[in-house]
Amino acid sequence: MKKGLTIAGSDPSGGAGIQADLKTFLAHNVYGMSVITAVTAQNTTGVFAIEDLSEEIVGKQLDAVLSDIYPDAVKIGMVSSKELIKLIAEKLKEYHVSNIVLDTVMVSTSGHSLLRPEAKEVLIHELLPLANLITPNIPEAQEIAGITIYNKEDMVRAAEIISRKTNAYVLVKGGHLKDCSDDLLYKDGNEKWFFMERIKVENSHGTGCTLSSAIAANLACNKSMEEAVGLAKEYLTGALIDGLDLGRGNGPINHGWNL
Ligand SMILES: Nc1ncnc2c1ncn2[C@@H]1O[C@H](COP(=O)(O)OP(=O)(O)OP(=O)(O)O)[C@@H](O)[C@H]1O
Ligand SMILES: Cc1ncc(CO)c(N)n1
Repeated sequence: MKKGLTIAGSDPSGGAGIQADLKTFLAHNVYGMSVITAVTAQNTTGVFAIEDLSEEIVGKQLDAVLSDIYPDAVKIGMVSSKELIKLIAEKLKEYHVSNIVLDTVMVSTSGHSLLRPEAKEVLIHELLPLANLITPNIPEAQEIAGITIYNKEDMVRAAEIISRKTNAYVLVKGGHLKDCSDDLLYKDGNEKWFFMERIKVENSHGTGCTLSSAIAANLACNKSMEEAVGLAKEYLTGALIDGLDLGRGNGPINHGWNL
């Protein structure tokens, strides 16, 4: 069986973070493992508190997993402090981990900061270079590239700028542009667009987490990057269309729609 590891924060309401990633791995028949970086108190209406775990326990979690059950792919989500980012980068190098999908989580859908301002440069300099794929949404791509994105041409410009900072594929997600759910995969001057109909839904909490962990699961199963992204978009669209309706706010999608 293929194995996936998520290094991310916990969302007790189960729509995003570690919980979304583990459900997504299961839905892809990939054995799921998790290293928790932070515990959040959040639900469909917002984020109420965040507590980072210590470097010591995050390091020990990484050693425990990586020295025993070696993952075929790793997804990195919320890591809010520069100390934890540096530690994770060191461990990934120490254990020669490959197939790394970095979801550059910065701000929650409800507008809560999930990355400390002083940690942004460390994320860019320490983690970006280790990733095989990075998956910024529009606000994150703007932060990393240092430009404003108004349309799809700007998405291409941002991808070009970001790809100069890393050897990785860059997937700029268009979900934050008006009526857009097209994503751009970019590497070495090559553009590949993934077009998907915009689903009219009230509930889309955790789409970014779900997409990146689905891509990691597909990479673990030896899919090429293009195939992994295409299949993950189809899986995500199915989970949105399913129309799960939980909670009083922006509810979760159905990670298990295909089971
Ligand atoms: N209503 C929708 N219909 C179809 N696809 C969508 C919809 N909303 C988002 N997506 C897709 O979901 C993925 C994540 O998009 P988005 O840009 O919203 O990321 P994100 O901001 O990181 O997610 P999150 O809200 O979890 O933080 C992208 O592939 C995007 O195209
Ligand atoms: C733990 C966690 N990671 C990522 C996101 C972004 O969706 C979130 N809301 N919560």
